[in-house]
This record gives sequence, structure tokens and C-alpha cells, in this order.
Amino acid sequence: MFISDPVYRKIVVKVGTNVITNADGKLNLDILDQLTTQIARLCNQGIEVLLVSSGAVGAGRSIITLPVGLPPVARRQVLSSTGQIKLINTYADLFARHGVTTAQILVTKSDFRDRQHYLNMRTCFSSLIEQSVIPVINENDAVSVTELMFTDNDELSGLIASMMQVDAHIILSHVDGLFDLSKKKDNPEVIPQIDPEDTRFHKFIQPGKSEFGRGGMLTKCHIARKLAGFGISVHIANGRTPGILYDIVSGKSVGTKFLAKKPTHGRKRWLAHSEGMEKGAVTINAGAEKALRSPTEANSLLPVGIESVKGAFYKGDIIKICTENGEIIGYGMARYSSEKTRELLGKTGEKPLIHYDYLYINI
Ligand SMILES: Nc1ncnc2c1ncn2[C@@H]1O[C@H](COP(=O)(O)OP(=O)(O)O)[C@@H](O)[C@H]1O
Ligand SMILES: N[C@@H](CCC(=O)OP(=O)(O)O)C(=O)O
Repeated sequence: MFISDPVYRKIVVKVGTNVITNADGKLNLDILDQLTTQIARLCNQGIEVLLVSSGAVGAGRSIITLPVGLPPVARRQVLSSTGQIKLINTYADLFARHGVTTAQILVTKSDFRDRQHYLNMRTCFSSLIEQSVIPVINENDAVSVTELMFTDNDELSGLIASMMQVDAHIILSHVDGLFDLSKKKDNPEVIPQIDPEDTRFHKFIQPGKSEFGRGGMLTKCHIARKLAGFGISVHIANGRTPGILYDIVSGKSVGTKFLAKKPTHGRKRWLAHSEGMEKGAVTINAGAEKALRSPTEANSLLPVGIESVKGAFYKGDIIKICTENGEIIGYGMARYSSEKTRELLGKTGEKPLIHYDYLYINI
């Protein structure tokens, strides 16, 4: 299969557990063969692909039976570390049939914690792609515990998509996309396109998640909306549909597509993924909130708009920005410490705590 006019040149493909494992946890080799064949062919025609694959915990369940009372953290650690070997070997063998080399990259949230680490990760992925190696990425579940965990691989793959500035982030699930549940309840139709600024699609997201998955549709749509806001197209589609990646890369309308907005600067994209990495927080007043949210003006955060400061941070640290009612509206890089910010609270004529270029406000 050669795609004569691909609409994307660089993509992240995320594959969910339920796409590639059967109910008993065994890897579904037919589906994996279909997916690796598609990815290998895309690569062989010069399209750059980064693959984020779940399935380690699932595969572990088919290898080892654990005692019932084992605590959940230990269970996840044992299953993922045994299952990951099987998962990556399967990928390596299947890709090798097409003459494609793969690399295994296991990451934790702290690998992206500051700009230097983030740039190191980026260099690693770029170097692999330059050598035509497909990075097969997963969270390092054996060592990432609780607060250092990604919500799921939808979040991790979204971070990689924005870090690598890909054209599209393709989330392959076991469902066909986001269904419009308002009509035809028995046989709902997939919503073909979503503008990230139009939040009406939210009402269709059902809470909960599938049996072996971790995130669910809510995280998928949250990430999709955020990335589309940065200028990356996001597709949610069924990974079991034959030829799904060819269809998406050819520009066919399959699954749900979140339409890309204007591209956002790299530093702001990095800040957008700062949740859980902040060293402190500031609460701002209504005037500052209005200024920061302005769609037409590029405003920095000045001490005059800050009501209170939480935590201890220094120049260069990431801090969270909250409104008076506790809503987190964004993240930024502090230009001075929490101690100095406390001294300057509410004062006029002072330098911004966060300069506009180092500020990300949620859409
Ligand atoms: N409006 C909707 N359309 C489609 N699926 C939905 C919707 N709302 C919630 N879901 C749920 O989202 C799940 C898919 O997300 P997830 O469990 O993360 O799957 P995967 O493991 O394939 O990534 C489906 O099982 C489905 O029940
Ligand atoms: N890192 C875990 C996957 C966690 C996860 O996000 O799963 P899923 O919701 O199926 O994409 C694993 O490999 O089992």
C-alpha cells in the first residue's frame, strides 16, 4: 500500500490495551500484525512514526498468576515488568518482518520534569527517527507509582506528540470514535469532526472506562482538545478496523477528528503538560484572570494581580495559576522566587512574575 498524497508526514500512534489484547490478556497477534504492517509501510514511504503502546500489564496477566491479596501497586509492577518483555519482543519480531528496526523507550513523568530533561527526551526520539528506527514507547509502570504516574498512555502519547511537534496524534481504541449519544441510542453514529473551542461534545462522554484500560474517553477527549488547540490534529479511531492508519493518513473521514488550530510555540506546549510538576501556585484576582485569558492581547502576570502564594519556588520553576474560586487556569515559569513574590503581592509597577512567553493558559 503506497499512499500517493499523505496528509501527514509525522505522526504519533497510540494503541490501547483493548485493541491488542484478548479478554484472557493474550496478545492478539492478528491485530498486531495488521498494525505493524501498516506502520512499517508508512515508515518505508518516509512517514515518521512514533508508537506508544499499552498492553504490558495485559500481557503480564497471560504470563503470571498472582495471589489474590497482592496490593495493587505490586500487582501492576509485576505484571507490567513481565508483560513488557513479551510486548516489545512481539513488536520487534513483527516489525523486523518488514525490515524495520524498533527501540524500546520506557518513561516516567519525571523524565519530562524540567526543560532540560524534556529536551533530552526530545533528542532521544529525534535521533531514533533520524536513523529510521521506530520508538515503541510505554510508561515504565514498574517504577512509576501514584503521583509520578501519567493518567494513562493517552496523556503520555499526547505529551510526546506535542514535544515532537507531529502533524497528527492518532489514538487507536476499541471503539470507532466519540459517539453522538443524543440520537439513535441503539446504533449511535460517530461524530466525524470536533472544533476544540466548541465544548458541546462533552455531553456525549460517558464516565468510566473499559475493563483493562486506564483512562477512558474523558482523558482521550481532554488530551485531544488540548493538542488540537496547539495545532496538532487528533484522531480517535478503532485500531481493529483493517487499514485504519492508511485511511487516516490518506485523509479519509474515519473515526473522530479534532481539528487543529494555529500552532503554539514549543515552550508553551511544554508548559501545557506541567500538571503535577509545579513547585508552587499563585491565586490571581478577577482582573488578572481577564487579562491572561484575553484572546487578543499578550499579557504577562504582574504582582498587582496576585492575591496569594503557595509553596516554595525559585526563578525558573514551574508554578500553577489558580483563580479565586480554585480553578487552575494555566502554568508558567516564575521569574523570581516565592519569597520575593510574597513581598510584591498587589504592588503596581513591578516586573511580571510570569512573562507572556513563559505562560500557558488552558483553552
Ligand atoms: N460518547 C462515547 N463514545 C464512544 N465511547 C465512549 C463514549 N463515552 C464513553 N465511552 C467509553 O470510552 C471507552 C474507550 O476508552 P478506553 O476505555 O480508554 O479504551 P481503550 O482501552 O481502547 O483506549 C469505551 O469503552 C466507551 O465505553
Ligand atoms: N502502561 C500500561 C498501560 C496503561 C494505559 O494507559 O492503558 P490504556 O488505557 O489501555 O491505553 C500497560 O502497558 O499496561
